[in-house]
Amino acid sequence: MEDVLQGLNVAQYEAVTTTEGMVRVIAGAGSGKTRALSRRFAYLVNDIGILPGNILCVTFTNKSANEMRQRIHLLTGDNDTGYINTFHGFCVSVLQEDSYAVQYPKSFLVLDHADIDAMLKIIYEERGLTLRNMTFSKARDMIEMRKLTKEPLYYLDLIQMSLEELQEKYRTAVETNDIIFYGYLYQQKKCFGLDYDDLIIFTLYIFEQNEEIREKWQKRLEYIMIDEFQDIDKLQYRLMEVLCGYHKNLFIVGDPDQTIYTWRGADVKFLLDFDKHFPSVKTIMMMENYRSTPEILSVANSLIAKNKNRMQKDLLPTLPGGKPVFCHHGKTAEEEAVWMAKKIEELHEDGVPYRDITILYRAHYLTRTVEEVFLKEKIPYTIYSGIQFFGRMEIKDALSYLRMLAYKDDLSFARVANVPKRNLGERRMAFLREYAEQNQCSLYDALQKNLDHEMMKGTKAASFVSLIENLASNAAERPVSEVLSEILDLSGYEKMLRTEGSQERLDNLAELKQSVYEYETTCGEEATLEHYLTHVALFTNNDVESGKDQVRMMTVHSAKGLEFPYVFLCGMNEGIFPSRKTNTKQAMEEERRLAFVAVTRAKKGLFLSEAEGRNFDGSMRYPSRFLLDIDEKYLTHTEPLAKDRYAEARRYIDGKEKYLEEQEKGASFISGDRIQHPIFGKGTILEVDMERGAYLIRFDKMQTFRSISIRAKLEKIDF
Ligand SMILES: Nc1ncnc2c1ncn2[C@@H]1O[C@H](COP(=O)(O)OP(=O)(O)OP(=O)(O)O)[C@@H](O)[C@H]1O
Repeated sequence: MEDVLQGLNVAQYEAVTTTEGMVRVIAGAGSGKTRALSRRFAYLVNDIGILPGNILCVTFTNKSANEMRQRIHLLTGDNDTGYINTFHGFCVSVLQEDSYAVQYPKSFLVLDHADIDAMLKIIYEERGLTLRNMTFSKARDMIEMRKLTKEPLYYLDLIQMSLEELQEKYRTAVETNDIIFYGYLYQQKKCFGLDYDDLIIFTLYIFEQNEEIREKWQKRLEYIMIDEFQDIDKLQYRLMEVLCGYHKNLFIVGDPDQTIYTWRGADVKFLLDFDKHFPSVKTIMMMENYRSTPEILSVANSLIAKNKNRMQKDLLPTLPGGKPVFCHHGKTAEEEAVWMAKKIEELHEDGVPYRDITILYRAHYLTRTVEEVFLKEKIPYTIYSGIQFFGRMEIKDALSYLRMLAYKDDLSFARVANVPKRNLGERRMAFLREYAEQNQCSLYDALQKNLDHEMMKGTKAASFVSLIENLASNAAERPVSEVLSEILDLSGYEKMLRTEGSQERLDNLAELKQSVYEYETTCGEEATLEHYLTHVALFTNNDVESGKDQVRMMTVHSAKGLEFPYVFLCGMNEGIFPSRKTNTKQAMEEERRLAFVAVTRAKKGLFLSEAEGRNFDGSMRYPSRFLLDIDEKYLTHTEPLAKDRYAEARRYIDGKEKYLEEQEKGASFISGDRIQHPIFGKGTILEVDMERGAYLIRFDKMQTFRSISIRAKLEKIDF
């Protein structure tokens, strides 16, 4: 086993070996946070003798959790890698062990977007709503907002109300929002489904209500480490406080310059003010960058320095000098893409594999032009996201088949019973729904009980039931990958895709099988079918890696935490990056941090580009202020600068900044903040509507909400 302390710099060494008490690491991009974290884990296990099962290591994504597990497995040689997970994933583990405390079965379902949409579909049909009333995505947002701010005690409905009571609440709801909200809670309770927010809220509730369970977890987690702490939100912070309450060994690491999830409730203050809440904390700074060339770092430092609201710190280079950072101006978006294609071909001819090259952008729609050019130039590429891998039809179908084996739940049944066709169309489904409703049973039970019914004549219902029963009988003891292959084969699902000639879908299924296999070999904990299913709902697109030699394309958000030898950051125009939706100064600083995250992903080469043209709203496209932020001496322009265009851009940007300045006056709160109003008293900010210059506030003493101007005298309060 290698020496875990070897090859660490002074700050990293300190971070790894200071194991007791509260430790905060403020680290720069590429300064080896991940390295420090994994070595610290290994140090605790190898050198101190802590059992991995007593360590919790929280990462931001599943992908980083997987990578961390692999690293730790290599470093400790131990198959048990403890709790290495996202907050959500960790909560799944808690609930799998202790959900009985809220009368939920171990086999609760973790709901993802597609599941929620399937539930919404049922509600819309039952109550005659259409997408004109509200789109699914708006409905999902509304539900989330309502759970987090307007109705934070909603979980008591789920936990304490009977199914009938909830159904009644749904039946008697009149307003669209109420119908959707209570309909959703009812659907959730019906299948014991929990969405991402519920996972944390339920866990917190159990910890608050049940001292025994709380103490068990507190005592079990002797050491807690949290990565990407700059993006932690209020609920996660509360969970952290509870978890470290007994041993008080907490190690947090983050980079305030990489906070990019404020819009989802992240608050960098938790990192910056950590010493105020925990005065005994020891702070370690890690600023030496091991990832990028000094040229790239100069660009990054120069860019982020323009943020006013930040802790002053510069990334220090450790690598030798490399190539200059190029900046290209295209007459059109197409010309910009042609330039990228040309540069990529040059790199490729110099021996750089395509997979070492990544194209980053602010928004997905930018790929269209790039794709058209790449197709023409025959440059192989793959897009991360777009439709999320785990949201694709064939992947959802395959997972629903697996879920049928474990839970036989209605959502999965509705998805796969007639795919491939078994003659179980709408009419027969309606019959089953009615039977299930009357007899208070699941759709699958309804089918099983009615196999001989007149209605089921001429269908393949019986063979479907025997397939599920046969495979379900021993699925729990077999490797998930094996069960998956078998069910895709025996159900005729793969055959259906082959007949349709859907090669891409078949490839995706192959990818899924591979990812299940990888999960089995790295998960450390027991990789049972139920385990896999409860965790898979948390997976995202980035969790599936393609081994092919292709240029990768992804949004900057999904590049968080990753590094690539060559990065092309395209669409660097006002209205794109920063996005045209950026309406506050804080949001603008967040956009700049996002640009900083983008440029600090690059190891050897960085290529920036922008193009003339018009935005969706018809406005002129100017070069991004972020390009203008970077000191000229650090950029090599591929052609002489069009001075006039830059001057015009400067004028435009100055005007916009001034506008933000005006807007800013008074808008000092974010949604979720508690405030005191001189007349209405205490309340909670629900929304900040910058266009109207108003907050939507729920006052504690009022039945309905009020829109209050951002200029009104409000004071922030704690409770
Ligand atoms: N002491 C060191 N000596 C040599 N290389 C190192 C050292 N520490 C880290 N590195 C290398 O530097 C690169 C960046 O490290 P890592 O990914 O851990 O950074 P990070 O701080 O997590 O980055 P970010 O926050 O930007 O995602 C990696 O390639 C890593 O192997």
